[in-house]
Amino acid sequence: MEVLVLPTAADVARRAAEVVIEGLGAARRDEPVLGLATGSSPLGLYAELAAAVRAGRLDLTRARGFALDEYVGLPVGHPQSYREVLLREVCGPLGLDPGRLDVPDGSGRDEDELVAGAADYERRIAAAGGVDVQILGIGANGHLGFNEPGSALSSRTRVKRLSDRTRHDNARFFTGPEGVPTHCVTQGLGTVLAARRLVLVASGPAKADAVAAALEGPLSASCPASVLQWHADATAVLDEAAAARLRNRDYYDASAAGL
Ligand SMILES: N[C@@H]1[C@@H](O)[C@H](O)[C@@H](COP(=O)(O)O)O[C@@H]1O
Repeated sequence: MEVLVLPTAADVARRAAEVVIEGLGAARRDEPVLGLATGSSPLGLYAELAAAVRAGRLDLTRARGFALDEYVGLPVGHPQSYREVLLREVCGPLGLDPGRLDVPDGSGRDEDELVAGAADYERRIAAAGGVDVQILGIGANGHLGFNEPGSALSSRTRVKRLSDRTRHDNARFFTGPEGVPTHCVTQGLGTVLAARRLVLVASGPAKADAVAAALEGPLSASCPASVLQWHADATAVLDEAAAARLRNRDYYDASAAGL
């Protein structure tokens, strides 16, 4: 695991964009696959990737995108559905063909349809050759995607209930906590671990405890983001505030300085 600590959130966005571009290049695939997180954490990173596209340093016209998660039950076209967020924040600015964006299907009418949709999502990721670079944020409770504390470490895409904490945290995107859907379809932690490279971005003091638990605490379902420790090619890009509770900071800085 590589831990890069930078002064500000803007620095995090710039550096993480370089890690993503490098990872997509290293994949050497005609149709590279980018795993897409939502939430506010990766927005700066997406803006940096869009700048790289405009500068001709990145071409995503043949890339595919797979979202981490989606709410259950939002009407088609709801501005806070993750499909709409990714169409807005990623497809347009980064030149990713909307026809090549895949999002878990949260529109199933009953549990059977949702379960079938989740299994189909796993098949679609596999058919695309797997995810080359997975962008990740982290919830204040350590959730990854919508894998809440208690999620099985080897879980695959499935229907889950959102925790009250997450619904409260995401209330700012809706008309209060009651407006946030109660359920989601999320890639599992095992699905995330199958990506070839993981890039986690976090900034701000509200993430400091979750970041410390994820990177330096025990590998545990109680902190789903701790699965990063199990992955052979994971990079965490943090600002000073998000890194404030890390104990091995000296080692990370020395390692980042290179040979
Ligand atoms: N499902 C998403 C996650 O993928 C995201 O990483 C996390 C943190 O969100 P934010 O970046 O807005 O703090 O919670 C959201 O609910």
